Amino acid sequence: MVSITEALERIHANVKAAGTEILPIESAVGYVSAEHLHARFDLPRFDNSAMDGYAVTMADAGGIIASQPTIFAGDESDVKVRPGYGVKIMTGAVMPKGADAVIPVENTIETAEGISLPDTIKRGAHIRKKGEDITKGERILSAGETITAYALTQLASQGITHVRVFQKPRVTVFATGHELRMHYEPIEAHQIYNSNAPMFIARSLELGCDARFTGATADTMESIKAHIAAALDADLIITSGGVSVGDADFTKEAFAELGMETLFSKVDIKPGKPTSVGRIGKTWVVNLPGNPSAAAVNFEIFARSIINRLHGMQAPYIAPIVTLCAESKKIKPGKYSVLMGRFDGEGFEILEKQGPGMVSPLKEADGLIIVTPKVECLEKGQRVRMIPLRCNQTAESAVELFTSV
Ligand SMILES: Nc1nc2c(c(=O)[nH]1)N[C@H]1C(S)=C(S)[C@@H](COP(=O)(O)OP(=O)(O)OC[C@H]3O[C@@H](n4cnc5c(N)ncnc54)[C@H](O)[C@@H]3O)O[C@H]1N2
Ligand code: MOO
Repeated sequence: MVSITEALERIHANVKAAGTEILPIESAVGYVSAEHLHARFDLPRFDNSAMDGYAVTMADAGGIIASQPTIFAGDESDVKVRPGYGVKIMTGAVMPKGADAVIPVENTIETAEGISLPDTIKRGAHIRKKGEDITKGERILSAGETITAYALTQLASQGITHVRVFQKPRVTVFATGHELRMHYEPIEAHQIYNSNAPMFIARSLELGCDARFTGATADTMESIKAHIAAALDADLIITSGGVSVGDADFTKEAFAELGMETLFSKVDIKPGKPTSVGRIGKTWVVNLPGNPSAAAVNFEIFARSIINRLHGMQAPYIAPIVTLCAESKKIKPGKYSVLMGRFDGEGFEILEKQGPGMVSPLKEADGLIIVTPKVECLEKGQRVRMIPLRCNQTAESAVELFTSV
């Protein structure tokens, strides 16, 4: 049996990204870049106006200028500004030669003699300088960085059309268990629905993987081995069930017979002790317990770390959010125990109802905490480290949005 820390260290030391491919940037959101990309030119590409107004010289502070024809954004203009002669300019237009500043139109007065300017003109006012946003040659995307909508914005701003990315991890899921039926099948009184396989598929998709489901195996070696053999083109096989010591628990044995090299086969964690990770050739394998909550929390800790590595992420380690315990809570000590809870942006409230075999707590949980064996009680207000399960924090009613003094 290994500690959680040791299990994660082994994962991070061994799992590497799969191959790469080239994608148009619009299709690359959610992928991880496999290359560094650099700015091809300065952004802004030229000094330009930040306001609709007049491009003027400082010599005309407090004076009246004649205005030359307007320069619009996108215009190629060779108009020059000199004392006594400003240029009407629109936001984004190329700054004319000779101009020291832009005076916003609302700070000027149109008179019969010309445009009256304010008494003070600050050099550079309302001019966006060439290269102040992005400098030519600067790295704008790093290998290992996840491509978000805003990373894509930078690539597009540089006219970059394609990017080399790591291929999406291909995940194959199957469940083992004689008692299981799929949710679209009729069910007998002694049977249960297979909720783990849809859960792993959906969560793998949420984490940017391609996910395939090959069904539920019978509790026989032959059936499990046939499913494994059919899944060996995947980067990761995720199974649930059949990993304990029961008379029908053949999962680990079947993987071993097909040559699985084990990275670890039991973890000091509650729930989820029987979780094991290994590989057959290039295919990683995570065998999770059948109990739904046990399977989910171990997926979040171990399978997710493997997926992060397969993605080629430069930041693949789970990073908890430090928050405060919302209510005091007694804890059964003696184990590294995972507790699910709600997070409202300010505190973590441990779910009253949770157990390894349950399905219902999973939907309620925003995150997990792992308490060490000596913890007997968590006090209200105590700092906890929460592993987030979803980050798109929203609330049922309006919440204070402002940061004030
Ligand atoms: N004598 C012992 N018994 C058990 C031990 C132990 O150490 N000694 N460990 C317990 C723990 S802890 C866990 S966790 C489970 C692990 O069991 P398995 O991984 O072998 O899972 P199964 O026995 O196949 O199923 C457990 C439970 O989960 C339900 N299940 C299974 N698959 C699914 C699925 N796809 N969707 C929904 N629910 C599923 C299954 O019906 C069982 O109720 O072993 C304990 N026993
Ligand atoms: O440790 Mo089991 O994984 O209690 O559910």
